[in-house]
Amino acid sequence: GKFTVGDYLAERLAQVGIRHHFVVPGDYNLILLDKLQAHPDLKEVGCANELNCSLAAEGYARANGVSACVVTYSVGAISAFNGTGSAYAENLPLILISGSPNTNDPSQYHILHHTLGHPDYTYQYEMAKKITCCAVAVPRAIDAPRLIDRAIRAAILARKPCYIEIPTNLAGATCVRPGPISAVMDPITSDKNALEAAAKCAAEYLDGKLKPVILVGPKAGRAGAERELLQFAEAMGCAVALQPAAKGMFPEDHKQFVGIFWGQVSSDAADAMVHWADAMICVGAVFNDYSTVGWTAVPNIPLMTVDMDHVTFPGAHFSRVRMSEFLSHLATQVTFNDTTMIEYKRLKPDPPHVHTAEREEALSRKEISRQVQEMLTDKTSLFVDTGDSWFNGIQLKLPPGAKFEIEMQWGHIGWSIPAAFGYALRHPDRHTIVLVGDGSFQVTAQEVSQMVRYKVPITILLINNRGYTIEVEIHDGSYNKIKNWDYALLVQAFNSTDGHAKGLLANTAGELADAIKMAESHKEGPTLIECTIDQDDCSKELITWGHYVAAANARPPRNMSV
Ligand SMILES: Cc1ncc(Cn2nnc(CCOP(=O)(O)OP(=O)(O)O)c2C)c(N)n1
Ligand SMILES: [Mg+2]
Repeated sequence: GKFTVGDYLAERLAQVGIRHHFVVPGDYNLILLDKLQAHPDLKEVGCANELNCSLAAEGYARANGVSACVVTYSVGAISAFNGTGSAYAENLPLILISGSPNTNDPSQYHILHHTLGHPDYTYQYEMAKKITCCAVAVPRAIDAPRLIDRAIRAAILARKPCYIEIPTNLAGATCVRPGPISAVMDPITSDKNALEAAAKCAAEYLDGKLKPVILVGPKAGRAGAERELLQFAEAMGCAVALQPAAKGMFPEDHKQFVGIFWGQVSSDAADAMVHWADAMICVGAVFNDYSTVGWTAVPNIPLMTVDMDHVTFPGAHFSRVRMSEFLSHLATQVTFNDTTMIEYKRLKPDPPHVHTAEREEALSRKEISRQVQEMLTDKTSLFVDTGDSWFNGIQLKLPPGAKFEIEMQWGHIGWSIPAAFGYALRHPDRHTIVLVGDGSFQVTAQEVSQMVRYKVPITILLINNRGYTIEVEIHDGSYNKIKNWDYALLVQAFNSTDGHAKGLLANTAGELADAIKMAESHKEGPTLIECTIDQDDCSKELITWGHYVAAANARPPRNMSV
């Protein structure tokens, strides 16, 4: 049959490497969904709602590099804006696609369902511009190739989400076939002169320094520069510290790894090494209020900063220098320097004694962490949701090959359930494990039913401490209490007649150990283990961190009267 706008979009999504697209149907996108479904390389994945749909696409982009979320106009898209915001904040190319009203309606001033009730339908496109790096609304079939290519290319280059709006009567309209995909995907390589000038500047910055430290941030992974980072670090021979959101982007068993730098809640010797350094090379680092513990942990020496497409020094800036190309170029220029590793051996704290609870002991946060630590293998992908799960997860030691996913910039409670679902569809070869609090779980619990439907064997450790403990530590109030659910029983409800989820309850150390064993052998669907702990049983790191974040929130307004 004829080649249409929907076929054009389907072909482009497949050509950039998408194999699953996440959808919630609505009458503005049904023709488009038919076209996407017709593409042999695309598998349609239904989600329970558009918030979860967009968060599943966010998680898929972590595994696949790029993802697509397809929703209906306004009632769908506005919920999907939340996961799109996460993709923006987390530097992930999520392609948000929304159906929209028939092109004849605006000029007829029609009032349409799902809209705000007035005939100006441009509000969604205007809103989308604010949370994406490129937003396009296709006005005619003839414009589709140019606009679809522009949006997808922008997203891939910027590692940010884009927005594509397709009217319901254009998805099936005739369209030309796409040209070579290299026009959409090929990266913008470094400017040679800028790269060499930046390398020269790096040599000057490092000249005479005795105590360099590399600080890795989350954008190092998003820029796809992990291999080149390792090359550069090994050429430098110096200490490597990771920001919490970068955990998993440098091997923790590496002799140069000195821990997670997170101010007073750092791990290992990271805090001491960062304060001892006389030169710091930040690679993809993000200094926000959470990663700097309420601005109490900001490095106070002149920095060399390597970002996704530019490099800065005290007194110099170089545009169009790609992180991966710059790091691999530097690796050929620098000489080995092991002073920092000698210092690290001096500063390295003794490993803490880890108590193994008796089987009948009531479950504690520490015992959960100890047992989760034992679960981790080279095949593990560990998701940690907003809450004390962040702190428990950050303190775990990742074995070689293990992956770690956290959403520290956007910090949407419940993100981990749909995101782990999306991720696991792309990585059936990995063991996806989720650490999530009871409060977070309540936000997106429906997506466990999609894990049942698609038979995705994710292990969910739900830490039930009866409420919003991370919020309690920042600032307590009645609003931090929640209605308790029977989480293990809820998951049974998702099975109905054809599901295979397991819902287990662990009140003691022994019950948790048994539940983990069952989870590890359960492959036909998810296993949710409800771990009950005392509501005051939280990490000391959370209490310290919460105190400083609360203090930062409480800074008085500058005196505006003068
Ligand atoms: C969408 C969204 N809404 C509200 C918040 C604020 N918030 N941050 N953490 C929480 C509570 C998390 O509670 P849990 O998941 O039970 O975690 P724990 O700290 O382990 O108890 C809230 C309510 C948030 N981070 N994201
Ligand atoms: Mg909780």
